[in-house]
Amino acid sequence: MADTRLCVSAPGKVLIAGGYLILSKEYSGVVLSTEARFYTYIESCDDEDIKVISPQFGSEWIYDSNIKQINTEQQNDFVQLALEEVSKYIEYKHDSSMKGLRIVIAADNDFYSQRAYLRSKQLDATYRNLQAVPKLNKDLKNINKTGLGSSAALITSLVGSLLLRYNSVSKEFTDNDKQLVHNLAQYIHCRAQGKVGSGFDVSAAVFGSHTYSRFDPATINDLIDQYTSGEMIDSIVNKGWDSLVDKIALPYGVSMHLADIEYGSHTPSLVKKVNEWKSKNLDQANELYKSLDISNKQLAGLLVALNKSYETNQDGYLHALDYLSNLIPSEWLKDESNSVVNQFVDLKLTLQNIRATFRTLSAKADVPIEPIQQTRLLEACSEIKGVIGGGVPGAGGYDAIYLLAISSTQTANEIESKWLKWDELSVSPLVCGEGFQGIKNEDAFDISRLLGT
Ligand SMILES: Nc1ncnc2c1ncn2[C@@H]1O[C@H](COP(=O)(O)OP(=O)(O)O)[C@@H](O)[C@H]1O
Ligand SMILES: C[C@@](O)(CCOP(=O)(O)OP(=O)(O)O)CC(=O)O
Repeated sequence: MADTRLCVSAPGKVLIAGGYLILSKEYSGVVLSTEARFYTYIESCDDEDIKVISPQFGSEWIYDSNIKQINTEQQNDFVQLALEEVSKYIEYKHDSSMKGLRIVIAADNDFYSQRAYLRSKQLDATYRNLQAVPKLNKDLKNINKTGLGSSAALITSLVGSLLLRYNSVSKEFTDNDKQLVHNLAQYIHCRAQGKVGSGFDVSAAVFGSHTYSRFDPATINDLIDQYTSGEMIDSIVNKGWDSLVDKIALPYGVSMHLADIEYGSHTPSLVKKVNEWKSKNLDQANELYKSLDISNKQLAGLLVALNKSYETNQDGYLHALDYLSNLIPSEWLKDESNSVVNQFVDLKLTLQNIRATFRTLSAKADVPIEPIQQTRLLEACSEIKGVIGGGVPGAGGYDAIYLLAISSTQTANEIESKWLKWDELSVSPLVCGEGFQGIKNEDAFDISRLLGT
């Protein structure tokens, strides 16, 4: 095998619609991938060990060629499991043993809160200061996650890079290659988490932004807590995974803004409480889920329709952007003479409907999905010209909000200033927006320079 270095990256996720619903196959959700990405860089090393280095965790995990850890002071179950399962697969499939590798894993800064780092430099968490933080910042003061799905992006980039290294996939990452990475990464991620979730995070890390409906949990349910041989792993990845992925992208001239809120929520507890309520109030819950599903599907349909309008009616589209960017959402009115304005108005109304139904679910299940503090923040953001709407991503709670807005420096500045001045919760922006692309091959030389390897 040629001794080439390589680097594969995979993006983070923001589930803008479909939280809770996508746990069932009958519903779908809209997940946007982020510009923020995880990178796995691989080069050969002189001995047979596999050294995995995480500059951001300040850790090095060393494994022998049987993937037994040599330096056992600190473990990383996610990394170890990925190495174990991929190595069995490679051995079975390609008759090669995985060894003699130096692997560096690094994440774009937005995956971890940079507030403590900036504070230590007596700087506020402004957009400009955040942008000036060195890329792949190693000098983190603590690893507070921002909710972009670090473990899914990590496992996807690690699995993708190992499969590329052993020629199981090509560096173009064709559709078939992506499906293989997806199946293997999804299985490993579920195994590492000890549960079979909806899998939208791994799916976004592989395929980029899309509407998602989940795979049948029975595909892997019985296998995630028993020993699996290379042959079994091969049969898992070749099973008919039935998740549905329809590529989607934010329309031209629309940006996603993400806020990191210094106040956590624990997704599994929220999910547990919602599911408990649902099981005791099945009819009511189904009715609510169905009405939420209609709005979620409308959102997906409007994103597709707006993309189409930009292609077919560019003048009308640009005029609509220009007109709406100077008005706050409550001033947006339908315009018989411009159908694109109407599509944007529908987008605003749909985002409002999704939030309203989430608030009803919050109240009925007594779970803080869109807590009152988030409602107040989101309402205040709707006073900004050019903002279309937003909500609480994923399972909701206190830890994040997203906004969709017409792309303009003025709107971005006003959003930032509103967030930084917000007293009730400590809110700061993330730097990344939507990054349409899923897994991809990177220029290994550029990344190795950034990593100082
Ligand atoms: N930069 C990194 N290097 C190595 N491992 C990482 C890195 N970032 C995240 N991880 C792994 O992912 C785990 C976090 O997973 P999890 O708690 O499921 O978070 P998330 O919700 O972000 O996916 C960490 O405990 C660690 O094992
Ligand atoms: C409730 C959910 O449907 C969505 C949760 O989305 P989040 O983005 O909130 O997830 P975490 O990254 O785990 O915090 C559960 C699921 O689909 O697995």
